[in-house]
Amino acid sequence: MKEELYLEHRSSIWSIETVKCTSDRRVNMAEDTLMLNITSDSAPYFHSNRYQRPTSKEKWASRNIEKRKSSGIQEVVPSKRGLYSYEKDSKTEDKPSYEDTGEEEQSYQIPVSKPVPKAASKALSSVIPKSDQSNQAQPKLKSKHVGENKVEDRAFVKTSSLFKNNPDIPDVHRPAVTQLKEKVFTSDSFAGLDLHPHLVATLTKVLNVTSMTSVQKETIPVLLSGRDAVVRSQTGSGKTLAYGIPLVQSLQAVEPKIKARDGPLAVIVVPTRELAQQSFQIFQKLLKPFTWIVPGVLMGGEKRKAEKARLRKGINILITTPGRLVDHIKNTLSIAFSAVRWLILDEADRILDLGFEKDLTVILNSLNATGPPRQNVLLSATLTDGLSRLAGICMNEPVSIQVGEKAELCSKSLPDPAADLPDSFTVPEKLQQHMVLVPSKLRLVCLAAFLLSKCKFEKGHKIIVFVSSCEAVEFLLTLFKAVLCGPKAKQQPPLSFLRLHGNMKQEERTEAFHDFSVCKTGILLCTDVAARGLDLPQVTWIVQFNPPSSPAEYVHRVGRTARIGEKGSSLLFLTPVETAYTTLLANHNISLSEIKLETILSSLMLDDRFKVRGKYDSKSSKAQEVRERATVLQTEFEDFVHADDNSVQMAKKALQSFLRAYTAYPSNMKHIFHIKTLHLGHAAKSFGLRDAPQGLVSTANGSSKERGKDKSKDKRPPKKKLSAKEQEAVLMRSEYASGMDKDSKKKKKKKTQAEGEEDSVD
Ligand SMILES: Nc1ncnc2c1ncn2[C@@H]1O[C@H](COP(=O)(O)OP(=O)(O)OP(=O)(O)O)[C@@H](O)[C@H]1O
Repeated sequence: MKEELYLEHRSSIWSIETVKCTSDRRVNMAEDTLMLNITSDSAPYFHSNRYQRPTSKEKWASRNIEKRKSSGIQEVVPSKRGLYSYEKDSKTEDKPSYEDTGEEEQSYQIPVSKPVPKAASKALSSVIPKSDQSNQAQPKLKSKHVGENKVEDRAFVKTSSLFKNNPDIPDVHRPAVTQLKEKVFTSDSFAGLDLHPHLVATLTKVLNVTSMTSVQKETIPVLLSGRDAVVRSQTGSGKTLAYGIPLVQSLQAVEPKIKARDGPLAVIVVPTRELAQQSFQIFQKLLKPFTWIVPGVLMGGEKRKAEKARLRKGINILITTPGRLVDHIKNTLSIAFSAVRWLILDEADRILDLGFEKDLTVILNSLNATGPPRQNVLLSATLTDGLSRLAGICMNEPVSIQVGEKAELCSKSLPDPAADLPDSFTVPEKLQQHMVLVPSKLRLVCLAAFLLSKCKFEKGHKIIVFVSSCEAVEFLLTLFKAVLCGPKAKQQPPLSFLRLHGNMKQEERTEAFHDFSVCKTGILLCTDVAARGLDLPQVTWIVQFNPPSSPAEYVHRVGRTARIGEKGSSLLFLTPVETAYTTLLANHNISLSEIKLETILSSLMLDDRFKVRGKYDSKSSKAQEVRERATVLQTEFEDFVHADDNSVQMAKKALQSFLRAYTAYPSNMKHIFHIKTLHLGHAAKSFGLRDAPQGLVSTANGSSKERGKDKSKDKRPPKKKLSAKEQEAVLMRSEYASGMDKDSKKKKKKKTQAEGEEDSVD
């Protein structure tokens, strides 16, 4: 009886004729998409002479085999070149291999490693006699770790083509843009201001600053005079000290001296926990000579009980995230605002936007109910006129400080450079902004090639990569660590990855923030939690793997580099259909230069891990080799993802969250980012998935038949359909969440006696 061993890998089946089984039996081992079958001709399935009902996966596998047979796809290939070899069936040569994706199989064959999952390997060795296992014709079973296989070991297999069926990459028209410039430093020193000498000494000795930046020169005197202010200046221009110095100067002069039990005299609201920690540390330094003034921080993720205790002892400068402050307003009796004379909203446009609207209302109502007249300050690099007007609700004739000015007209086509001032943003002068147009399928390899080129083949790079969801951060971290930092990547320097997103435990977030702050080189994969205000030293590149939901967020993300007059670069990933995003940015005076996809991919030529066997002499075949290396890398990603169920699930989750984020772009961006323009199969590939998983679109945009079915069963009242803006707000809120919402829910469910007692004491 002829026995065959099938290794089925979704669209492909490798057959090994020479392997003999010891008995007439079929052992079927399935690992999600990969199935290892040892079959006899005899059906049904027998094991130890007992009939066993086929599992659904077995059924699926045999159905697939039948389907392929009937469609004429050659399954059993006596290999001449290698065991994982494919021969083209002349009849099926041009048939797409991926029904879901509409992919075509590659027209050329390239050697790639084909690891088999451990479990499959184990099952195989248990059923193949030792003598047969040593057979030359047997496939080499490899561990899950990709990159371990030598180039020579790579057998020839066909993979779906990365470079076929992609949309054309259009020529980018660079719209005429008037570049705004802002001088960072002035020649004026802090000593020239009427500040306490100990404060000036602290600035010089502890904070190492002597001359003022432009925003400090303009803002400090206004705030010292007691006026409200709305301050806009570019990222990394020293806005924290612009409000921090006059605040400390004014509080240290209060007579009689401030006491801790006076409670908060200043409330500083910031959108993220990391920014709260960072600002707190700056105030700790500024207050060194003024030990009687107590700074304190309240933020999500921290123990509420400990915060309550600190509030009871007394905090004079209170730095807080909105959600956590609202929670204390509602639950902590010892919080009192009767002495508050400063309210500062840092990253004010973020605090004022939809995501924090409710929280801010609670905070303002609480502050307005009591206390002396208050000085209010709003700051951001992207405050627009509209938001300043909104801010008028709580401000008293604020002085508007806009540091940026029209300096250089880059295009003669704009007759009136001042016409669009209100919504134009200034980015740091030494920031080099780039974009790359990448078809969906190639996004993953393009990102990997870019990171390898910077961190492996150049020195001293510190890179932040922004992605649209926590799940995608987790996925990329796992994938890159395994594939780019696996055993084969021993060569120096090693790539080091960190992550930061809203679903991490607070201790992990704090650790990641600290580690990335102090490291000399490394890659931080993160969501927008790291977009605002963070002052991470010596970041050389900002990569935006997913475009942000507004030009303002773009400005804040790129603003994590090129700070305080330093150099820096940024790279924005766009798919060809998203090219119009450049026009949107140009409307806000932001201009990007293009880096060609081929240029980024060609860095793979430096990495022999992705080498293929062919010989390449001419220029055109160099391009071919680049493509082949990119395909090898993509295959390694896919192999890793499909090697076990966990990683498949992780990739699916990441894809799903990406789709959800895609549907949440605001309505004024729908002409650029619309879920209908996404090719699901191609998007799946950018998460290392070989096919588009079923049902994802329905989950992402909530408009499938399944939903209709569910409705009839589901007796709950229908959920209110969210507008795009509201969806965005929900996303944003979850990213910036203080952590209190969860805590509050938990608390309601299971309130401990201790907590209850403490609440009543407060
Ligand atoms: N006068 C100064 N001289 C030298 N360095 C300064 C001066 N003022 C601030 N800095 C430094 O500049 C860096 C950026 O400052 P800061 O974080 O306050 O910028 P920012 O304008 O608030 O940025 P963002 O808009 O991104 O929040 C910090 O490292 C800070 O220590």
